[in-house]
Amino acid sequence: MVKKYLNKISLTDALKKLKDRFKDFRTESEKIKTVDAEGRVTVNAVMAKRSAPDFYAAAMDGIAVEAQKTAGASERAPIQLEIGSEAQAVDTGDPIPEQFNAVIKIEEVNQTDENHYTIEKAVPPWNHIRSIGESTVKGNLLVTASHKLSDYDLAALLEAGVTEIEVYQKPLITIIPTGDELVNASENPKIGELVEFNSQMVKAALKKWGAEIRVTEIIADQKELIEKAVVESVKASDMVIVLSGSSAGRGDYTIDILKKQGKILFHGVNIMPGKPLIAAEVKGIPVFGLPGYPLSAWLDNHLFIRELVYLMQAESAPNFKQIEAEVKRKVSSEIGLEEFLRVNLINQAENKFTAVPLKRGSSAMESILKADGIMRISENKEGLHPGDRAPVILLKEKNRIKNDLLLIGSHDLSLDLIRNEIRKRNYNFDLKLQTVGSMAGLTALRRGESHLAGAHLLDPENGEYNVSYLRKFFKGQKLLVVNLVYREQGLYLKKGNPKNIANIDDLTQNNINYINRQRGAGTRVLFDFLLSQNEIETNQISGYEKEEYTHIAAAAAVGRGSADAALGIRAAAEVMDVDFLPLAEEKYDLIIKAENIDDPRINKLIKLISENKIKSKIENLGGYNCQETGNIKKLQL
Ligand SMILES: Nc1nc2c(c(=O)[nH]1)N[C@H]1C(S)=C(S)[C@@H](COP(=O)(O)OP(=O)(O)OC[C@H]3O[C@@H](n4cnc5c(N)ncnc54)[C@H](O)[C@@H]3O)O[C@H]1N2
Ligand code: MOO
Repeated sequence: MVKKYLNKISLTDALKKLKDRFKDFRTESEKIKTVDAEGRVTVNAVMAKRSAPDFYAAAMDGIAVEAQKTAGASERAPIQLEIGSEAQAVDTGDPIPEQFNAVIKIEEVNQTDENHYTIEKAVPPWNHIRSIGESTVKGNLLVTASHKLSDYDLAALLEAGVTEIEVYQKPLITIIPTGDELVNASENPKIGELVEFNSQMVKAALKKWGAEIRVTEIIADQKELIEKAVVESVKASDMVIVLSGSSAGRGDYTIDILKKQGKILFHGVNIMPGKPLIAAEVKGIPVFGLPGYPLSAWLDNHLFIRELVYLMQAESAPNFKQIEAEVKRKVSSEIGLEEFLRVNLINQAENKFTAVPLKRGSSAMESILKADGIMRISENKEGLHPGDRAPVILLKEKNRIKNDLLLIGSHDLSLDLIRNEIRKRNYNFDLKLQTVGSMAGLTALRRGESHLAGAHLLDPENGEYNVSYLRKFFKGQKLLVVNLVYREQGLYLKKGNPKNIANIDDLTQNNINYINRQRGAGTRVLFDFLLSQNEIETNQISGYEKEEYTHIAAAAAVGRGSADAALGIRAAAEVMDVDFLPLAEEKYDLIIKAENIDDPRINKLIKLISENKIKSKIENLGGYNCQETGNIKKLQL
């Protein structure tokens, strides 16, 4: 029988349960100085203690006069006023002497002699005078109860004589990281150990939402220890979050502890990632068990805990900034689970966006670093088809996303360098990179999912790069092919080359394990070409079926010993500190649709890579030749 440990409910039901149970939850109140109260929530209505201004004040720099004495003044019949008895200089904010009732701006006044001003225009009574209580009137309501104080609220309160104010205490949330495998981020993890970082990610977000945070030390996977930490934390907090142990593993005690100590509101939500979330009530406060995978924890924190943190401060959480975007490929999704998929966005036309999915997986942190948003695929859909639209929660400003360029294609380290340079120079766009391999890059460009592709595909027939593939992919279209680099390809070998690999033939020896690149990667095409040149069959290569997705990952596999050799670019060998045996030089091009030739961002990019300074920076990475970098070839296919 299948063991069922979750009793999943929908996102809507889960949120409703939480809100219904905790909507009246308030923290204790405290009195604090108004000057420290920005962002805090008032307990009571606050009235003005005094009027402001509480005297008649000049609203302009000029002279105070009696309005009646200015009657009839004009250019042709100016009126002279005696300084002292009939007029007196005042500056903005000055009290108006009792005998006067109007102010004339200095620009409209001439001083005829030491004792007289001349005016050429009459003014009505109260001209440019701020009346008593113009800004605020004693006894008036300034802010209501349950109001979050903003910068101008503080100003109005201080002006009205309110220097102290009663507010709710910030919710105090205790985070308890658990797990035998976890070590503090300042330590160097040994094999089997992982760095604990979820607590800091969750803490940073909670702080932003107005809470005060305490993080306990890492608690080992022992029921008694976790239980003790939970019981102690519940006594001293407004909310407790236990990190990980939310699923069904041997060390997952959170659910048993919370069942024993309180009441479970739900365990399991129909969402992915973030499915095994636990929400409970213990001694009147909310206690959560967040999943251990970082992206699951991140999403649950944003979808559920955020709502409650705002609610505890008598506010509703602001709506997510969301847009609709179209997909141009099939995107699978499990029916019965609402999926939250990290995506890049590209702007097609005014307010029309295309979403391009990034790598899935709840532990792939880099995919959220690269993402522009999170696409929601509803639980009653089995996925999306090309042309379908779905909502996307934005992680960045829409206007910034609109400006960005998206490059999808093969991985090259010079692209990171160029991207960084673009940011440093504060160009008004970012060059976003999705590294998926040359072939997948061309497919994405053809579908209209990217602005540029990056490819290094060798045609084994004629030794030429990219052109024959472009002919197949883009029949009848016009393209620009811009050379990025020529780069050395060779074998990554363990430091010191312990297995004495000297050429490609040596890879067929029994004791050698190779690791390949994914299908469609230019490096794999090159490897196949080198094998056929040397009359080697793929089944002679042990490990030919094993795949890595980037040069860095391939070099890392050799570095840590899970393979003896892999093909890739020299620069990655230097980064991962492995030996490198050069085998070939290949050409890496950027491919752009000709209709984008006048796009100012594309022009800036091409200009940038054509700079000698940038070329030498790229060459310094090692294994690069920038002789043709920036050269443009126009193709009519
Ligand atoms: N048999 C099943 N196993 C799992 C299921 C399932 O349905 N059946 N669900 C999977 C899903 S989905 C998720 S999400 C995870 C949730 O796991 P736990 O909450 O029990 O967390 P752990 O197993 O302890 O950890 C998972 C992973 O995350 C790392 N981790 C944990 N805490 C932290 C932290 N504070 N900072 C950084 N990283 C952390 C931990 O080392 C693990 O690698 O369960 C699946 N399993
Ligand atoms: O649902 Mo888990 O939360 O995929 O990562």
